[in-house]
Amino acid sequence: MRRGFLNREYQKDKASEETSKQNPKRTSDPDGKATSLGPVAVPSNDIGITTRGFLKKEYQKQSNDAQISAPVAIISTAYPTQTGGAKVLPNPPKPIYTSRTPPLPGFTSWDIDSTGHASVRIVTFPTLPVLGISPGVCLFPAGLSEALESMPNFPGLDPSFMRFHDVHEIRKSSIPNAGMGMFATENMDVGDMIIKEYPFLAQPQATPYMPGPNGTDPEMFLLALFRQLPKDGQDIFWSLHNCRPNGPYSKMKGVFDTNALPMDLRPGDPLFAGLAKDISRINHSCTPNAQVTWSLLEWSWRVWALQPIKKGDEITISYIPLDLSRFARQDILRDNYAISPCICPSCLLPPAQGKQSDENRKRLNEFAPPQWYVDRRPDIELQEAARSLDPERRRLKEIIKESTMWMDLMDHEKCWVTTVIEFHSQRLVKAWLAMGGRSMAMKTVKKAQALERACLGLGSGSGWAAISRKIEGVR
Ligand SMILES: C[S@@+](CC[C@H](N)C(=O)[O-])C[C@H]1O[C@@H](n2cnc3c(N)ncnc32)[C@H](O)[C@@H]1O
Repeated sequence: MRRGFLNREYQKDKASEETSKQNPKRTSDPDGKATSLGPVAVPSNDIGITTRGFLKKEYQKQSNDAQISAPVAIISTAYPTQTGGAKVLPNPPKPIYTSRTPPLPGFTSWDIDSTGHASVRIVTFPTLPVLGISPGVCLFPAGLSEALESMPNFPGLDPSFMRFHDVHEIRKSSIPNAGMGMFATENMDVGDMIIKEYPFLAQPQATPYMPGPNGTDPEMFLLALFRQLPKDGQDIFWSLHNCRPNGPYSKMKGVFDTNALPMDLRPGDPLFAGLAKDISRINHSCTPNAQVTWSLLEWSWRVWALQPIKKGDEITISYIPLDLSRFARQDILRDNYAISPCICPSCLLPPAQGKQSDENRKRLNEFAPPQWYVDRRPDIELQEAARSLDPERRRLKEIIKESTMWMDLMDHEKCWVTTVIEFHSQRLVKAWLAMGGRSMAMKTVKKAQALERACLGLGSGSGWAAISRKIEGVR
């Protein structure tokens, strides 16, 4: 999911509420392609190094406690209040929890039972006293929390995180009218981790609608979740920004939609979105210096530096796919985040340069590696270059020039596309090695490694560590 997806879908849903009742929508980001660009979570196979058992034990303890103190949704057959989601709910009415929804044709991810009803649970996530983190709450379709729990090492903890010290602070943004923002308290390099954080409230990007006296209420589950938060969690929730204070929806929905970050679960599961105390404070730029990734196994987001960041710089991420034109970006930002206009460096370019920037981004977006690469025959190009027996090695030089151009284009636009990084970095490394340029090959590997970590999260790289060891071994 991209930031904004919730809002956008919701607006659409609102307009076609009646239709939605018959055929509820799933908001999703099926292409997954833009994940390399914005604050878009990618399906993560990030396993990292986990302290086996530590979190798991903590989690089991919480689950057991949960059964006693009943943080699991209470079954209710009635839904007497709230309609349409347009009410402001600073003091929400008495909680109504439900584990039954009306029939949901086509909404298979909610495990509809033989009576045509779907079940949901609200699960309290582990307290990690050592990290001083309050429990978070999450709404799961029936069976999903059990499925996640049964994954080996879920939720895991990267021990390096225990040694991680804060390199950020939250204060007034340097962007006019942007409210609060996150700032670096240390210098950072590309690929450095800025913060790791757990969601304190999460739900599927699309929840079933509940019937109310005047129609449906898409906020039903959000309210139920909110009610399960501890007091400090509720305070954090209300402290977050609402970009639509004057409606059309409730403050609760406004806060969620303004701040929700994407969370991909297992393939086939509904896409989730959640709130973080600090990461939700990060403002948008179309030339961001940071990127958010989600790790299912660690049940947490990480923010990575995409550019060298100096102490005191504001951290920015992109809420939207960056390969869009300025006009398209401005539309999405205005409609979904009330950012109007975006005054980031690329949106402020003079017309001619702005047009060029749009073209560059389109080009990056449309990049497709050649068939021989897709067919996993990556050496064919170099073999051909070697066969030509050209003493000037013109073909190799052309390859280096072309791939360097692509890497520079991304750097120039601050628009990183993982397929471009992967293909052109690999090509450059091989061409440099063929030319005897070991140090240039090594430099390319280091850059690709850092960028891929920033774009995809831990453990998602294309084996750059192994390549780097191999090059180091070449004398
Ligand atoms: C996720 S919140 C970011 C944190 C927020 N600034 C705060 O004070 O908590 C998103 C909201 O911040 C504001 N914002 C973020 N980036 C902005 C930008 N580049 N220009 C103006 N406002 C921005 C918008 O109101 C947007 O809806």
